[in-house]
Amino acid sequence: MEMSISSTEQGVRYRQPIVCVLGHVDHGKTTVLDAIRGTSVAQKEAGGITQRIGATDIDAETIERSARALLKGAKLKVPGLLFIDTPGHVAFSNMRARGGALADIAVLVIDINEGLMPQTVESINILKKFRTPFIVAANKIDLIPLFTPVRDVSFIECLKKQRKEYVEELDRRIYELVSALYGQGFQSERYDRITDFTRTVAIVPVSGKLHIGMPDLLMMLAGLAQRYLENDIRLRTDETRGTVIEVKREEGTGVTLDTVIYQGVLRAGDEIALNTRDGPAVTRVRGMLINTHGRKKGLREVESVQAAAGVRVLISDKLDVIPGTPMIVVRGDRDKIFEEIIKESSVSIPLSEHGVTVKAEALGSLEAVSYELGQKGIGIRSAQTGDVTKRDIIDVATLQDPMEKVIIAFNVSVLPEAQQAAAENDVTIIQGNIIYRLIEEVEGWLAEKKKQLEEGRKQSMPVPSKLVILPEYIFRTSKPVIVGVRLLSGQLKVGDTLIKSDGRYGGTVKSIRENEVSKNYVDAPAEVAVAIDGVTLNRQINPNETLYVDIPESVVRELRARALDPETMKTLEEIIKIKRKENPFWGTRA
Ligand SMILES: Nc1nc2c(ncn2[C@@H]2O[C@H](COP(=O)(O)OP(=O)(O)OP(=O)(O)O)[C@@H](O)[C@H]2O)c(=O)[nH]1
Repeated sequence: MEMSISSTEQGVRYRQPIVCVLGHVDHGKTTVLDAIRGTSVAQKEAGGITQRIGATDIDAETIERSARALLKGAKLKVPGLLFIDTPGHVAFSNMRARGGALADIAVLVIDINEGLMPQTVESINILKKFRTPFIVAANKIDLIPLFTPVRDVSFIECLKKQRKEYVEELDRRIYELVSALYGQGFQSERYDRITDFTRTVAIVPVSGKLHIGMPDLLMMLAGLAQRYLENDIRLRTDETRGTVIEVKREEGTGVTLDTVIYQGVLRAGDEIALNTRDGPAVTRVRGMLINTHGRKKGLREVESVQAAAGVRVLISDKLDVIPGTPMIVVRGDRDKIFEEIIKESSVSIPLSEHGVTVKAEALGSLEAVSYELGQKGIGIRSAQTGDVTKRDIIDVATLQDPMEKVIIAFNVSVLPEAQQAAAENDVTIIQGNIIYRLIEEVEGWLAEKKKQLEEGRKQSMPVPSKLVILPEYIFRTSKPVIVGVRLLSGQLKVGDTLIKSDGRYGGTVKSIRENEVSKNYVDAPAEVAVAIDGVTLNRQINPNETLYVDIPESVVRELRARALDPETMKTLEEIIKIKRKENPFWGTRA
């Protein structure tokens, strides 16, 4: 049986702290994670590293061996470190435990040559929200000019081999990082210069590529965890709890769950409670597999695992388990456990009456995307997990506001019938799996839509205009009147209502022709033929008469705010004067 041996000190036993690696794309999350494993693999003699499913276990002995010079003989209290295999802040926020994050501590990888980037900031926001302590791996220090090549060494060893100019440049970049992190609300410092670790975020300069600084990183993680996270990582056997990271449905085998057990012992045959798409449910552990490296490489069946561990659990029922759900071994009151599961599976996303619609693959990422939208001042009317369905589209299509006819789909598929419904109903789907790019796209879409709507409104809004009927161009005197007019100011549009200089009705513009071409509108100055409905020439209106385009009171303010040309502005004032003969307050209201 594969089990971690826990260290003991004054009777208190600890489990491995669970570590997650976060950072901006290409800053080296995977490389650093591999380097941590590689360092351990290279240094292990027998079984020091076990890659379990979903997580990699590095035992205390291995850490002590690799960081011997740094630890100066000190022994670790924690039995090792358990690294979650999926790096990134989205995975981090999708893996929950007890209402917080599954990871006890995090490594934030930052390319020292690039500094803070959008996903670095997103990661920091998420770490802040979960109050997860973290250290910074300032990666790619081998790319700093004048680097003297070394590899497989601690940062302290590496430093000894470097020239003064390199060390100065490294320090300069570290301080740039310190100042950028300060802007995010954190005090930080190169780890070997810190005196108070409770207030200062440790920066460990590393090169994932050349395996530099891994002993320092491991030592810092273990040291911080055992010193400041004592309560969280205390080994408890009264309860068994885990988090489901991935759900697989396989023909033949049934449903398997890749999980991380963070408390207690899980045994084959245990009754477990989980959250499913149909609500909380109970099933049994039919079998368990762990993934081992080294001599006995491969998947291996086990009878029990002890926290913290990654394990594949085969369950005895065909349940539609939600990824990210807590998993609790049922001992005692089942209802209480169900209640807890519901509570843990709920998310806090502030919704507003109006806004965009969000879909994401899991609760954590839904929350993360919603948070970032909120930061940009974008309201959310609905936020749910799952693929984009036809129902979602129909739901959005019925909304009045065109700015709300959009679905933001993070890490989910759009079902074919939904795609079709979206095209038919003019609903936009913005899809992606990188939060900040998705948000940028949403912002772009909203801005473009707003512009379009404004343009549309401007187009349909009447413009104060003045025209005169040309007596030499009378083509018809009624039904409709067809006359030549000279447009003196503004813009004449089909549909405009005309008024006379005494404010009385002067007809409605039915069509406009300029040089035999039909127009929807013309700008002044122009001479055009117009068909006017609703009046008869020589009765309500007359040759040589001056007419105005009528404007509703509600647009006066906006018209004034717009940069209208002086001639049109003058016409607006004339119209206001005409209106005030009837109503002295016309156009004074907002
Ligand atoms: N020179 C140098 N290159 C590095 C180092 N660490 C990572 N890289 C390179 O940087 C690139 C990105 O590294 P990854 O580990 O894939 O980065 P990541 O953050 O996991 O990227 P995603 O998984 O795509 O988000 C790769 O080409 C690496 O070889 C380093 O310490 N030094």
